[in-house]
Amino acid sequence: MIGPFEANGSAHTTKKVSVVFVLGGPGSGKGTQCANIVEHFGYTHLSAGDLLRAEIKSGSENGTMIQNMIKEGKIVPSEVTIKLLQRAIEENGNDKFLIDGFPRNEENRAAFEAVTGIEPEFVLFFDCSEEEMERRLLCRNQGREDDNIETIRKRFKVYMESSLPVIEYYNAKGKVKKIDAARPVGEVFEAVKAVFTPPSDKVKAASWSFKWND
Ligand SMILES: Nc1ncnc2c1ncn2[C@@H]1O[C@H](COP(=O)(O)OP(=O)(O)O)[C@@H](O)[C@H]1O
Ligand SMILES: Nc1ccn([C@@H]2O[C@H](COP(=O)(O)OP(=O)(O)O)[C@@H](O)[C@H]2O)c(=O)n1
Repeated sequence: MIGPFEANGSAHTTKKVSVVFVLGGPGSGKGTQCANIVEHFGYTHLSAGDLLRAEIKSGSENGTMIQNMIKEGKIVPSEVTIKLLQRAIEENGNDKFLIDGFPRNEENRAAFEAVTGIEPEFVLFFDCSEEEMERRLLCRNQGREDDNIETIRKRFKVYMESSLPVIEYYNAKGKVKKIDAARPVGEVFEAVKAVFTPPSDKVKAASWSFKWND
């Protein structure tokens, strides 16, 4: 559903946007698959974590607070993250967004809905075991301060306690598309593609392959 969208807390804009939330544990492959979705389906990828890390680098007054929260695997107050997401949506000409790593707790979810009026079209949920996610994070090699075993364990705890309930909330509304994310990247993307391909195109693809084999 597309809702009215408040740009900066004072003025409403009429920008109509379609949003997909991309959720899953740390290291489940959200960023990797978002890059594929952007390439194939024309969405703009907004990673809440990337926006927060850019805010630290920009020398913003919130930088030190954000950096400390990320180091501890804690969730930054919604007000800060939502402002960054709003600005990114406003500044972008596209009307289709993948919002990756957000909402990460009930506060994120409720505040985003209240401030923007945006309801996600659906929630793409990457389901992966902790063991596999830990392996991936320890090999990620992006020089992230939070990809060390101590912070990883804290992030897993926050994910279980605060983020899973948000996924359950959307699941109860029939909005969750769950993907088995423990498989190799290409196989995961095949499952993702099926979610984004409109049913009419799936019929076309099936009849083409039928003719081809005829
Ligand atoms: N399906 C997969 N199988 C193996 N490794 C993966 C897979 N998907 C992503 N990775 C790797 O795991 C790490 C974490 O992936 P990433 O997309 O950054 O996860 P997230 O955004 O959910 O934290 C990266 O190094 C990435 O290259
Ligand atoms: N909505 C969000 C998203 C990320 N974050 C912070 O950013 C960190 C990294 O998030 P991320 O989405 O980039 O990475 P992963 O933990 O998914 O690998 C989180 O552990 C939080 O500290 C947040 O506070 N609020």
